[in-house]
Amino acid sequence: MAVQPLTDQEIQRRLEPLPGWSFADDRLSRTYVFKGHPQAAGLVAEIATIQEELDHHSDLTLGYNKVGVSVNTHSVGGKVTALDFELAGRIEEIAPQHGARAD
Ligand SMILES: C[C@H](O)[C@H](O)[C@H]1CNC2=NC(N)=NC(=O)C2=N1
Repeated sequence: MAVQPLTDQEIQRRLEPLPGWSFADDRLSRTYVFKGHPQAAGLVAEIATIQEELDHHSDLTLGYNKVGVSVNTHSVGGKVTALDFELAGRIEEIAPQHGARAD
């Protein structure tokens, strides 16, 4: 079955194991903070690799020591789907290896 927008209730349920992630304006978002720029840029590069593997891409913001991730699913008109949660989960797995901490 094609990917479907999740209900608000389902989104809240799926957010529970993802502390730091939030849902607003039909997007899942999170900010990570790092010791410095190379660490932040390293996470962005690894996220890009994962996004190509999943064929699902977030909007990434790279600052001096911060990375912002914001994602929804374009193919359903910009709503949050299971694909967005899959990407968020994959990012959570690798972020600690780059020294990421909560904003
Ligand atoms: C052709 C390609 O598979 C699609 O455009 C993919 C690429 N990455 C994507 N990323 C996101 N966030 N939503 C999509 O619907 C999407 N679609």
